[in-house]
Amino acid sequence: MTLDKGLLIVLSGPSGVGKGTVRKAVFDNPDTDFKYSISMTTRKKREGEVDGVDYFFKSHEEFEALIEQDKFIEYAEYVGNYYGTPVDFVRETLEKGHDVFLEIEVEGAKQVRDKFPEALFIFLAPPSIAHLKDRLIGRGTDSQEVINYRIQEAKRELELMNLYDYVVINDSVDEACRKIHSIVEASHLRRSRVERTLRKLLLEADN
Ligand SMILES: Nc1nc2c(ncn2[C@@H]2O[C@H](COP(=O)(O)OP(=O)(O)O)[C@@H](O)[C@H]2O)c(=O)[nH]1
Ligand SMILES: Nc1ncnc2c1ncn2[C@@H]1O[C@H](COP(=O)(O)OP(=O)(O)O)[C@@H](O)[C@H]1O
Repeated sequence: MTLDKGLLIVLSGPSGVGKGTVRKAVFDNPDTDFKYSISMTTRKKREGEVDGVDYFFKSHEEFEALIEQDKFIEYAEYVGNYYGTPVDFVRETLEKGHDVFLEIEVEGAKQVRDKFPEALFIFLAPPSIAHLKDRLIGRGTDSQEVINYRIQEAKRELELMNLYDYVVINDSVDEACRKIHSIVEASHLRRSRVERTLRKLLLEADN
């Protein structure tokens, strides 16, 4: 029985689709009661970022030592840096009955599926490739060459969409947040219906 445990929610999708933006909006909503799992990364801290709030910033050596100690649910190399989800926080928080939210790229999400098949997988998709291109250009963090590379990669990443439980189109950020909240609510309802039915049938089988 898992009802007393929290739900693991995984938001993923191609680079530039708006995962970070949507995640921030989800957590800006005071009604959100999921716990955000702060990732570890070897990338340099950007201006305004705070260690332990945006990420736990680690050196390459520290990160590799943590990999050796099996301290990640998943980790991936992304644009030359490591990113990973710390296992202890996620397990402890789920055990306490809280929902945990991960915002990670697609390779990492694949690894989570193997370890937490019962997790809820939400794929954030762009309204169109033209939107994706515009967002990558608009973000202003990548050269034209890197943007072209990311668009090529996005095709491969989009093909993974059918492995997810739900697809949310990131047209408006507010609408995407609302959809994520309703998906989580529906998943809780489904989970409690399944568990109640199972409990009833098992009790009957024992008598
Ligand atoms: N696999 C994995 N990906 C992560 C994790 N944390 C963040 N990411 C992803 O890493 C990518 C780069 O993140 P970041 O460096 O913050 O840059 P930006 O989101 O592209 O501005 C994004 O696609 C994040 O979703 C993690 O713990 N594991
Ligand atoms: N729904 C949206 N409409 C318009 N622009 C968006 C939307 N969502 C995100 N963006 C913009 O797209 C760019 C990429 O978003 P970001 O959150 O960095 O993507 P990701 O984390 O998936 O790489 C940012 O400049 C962001 O402001």
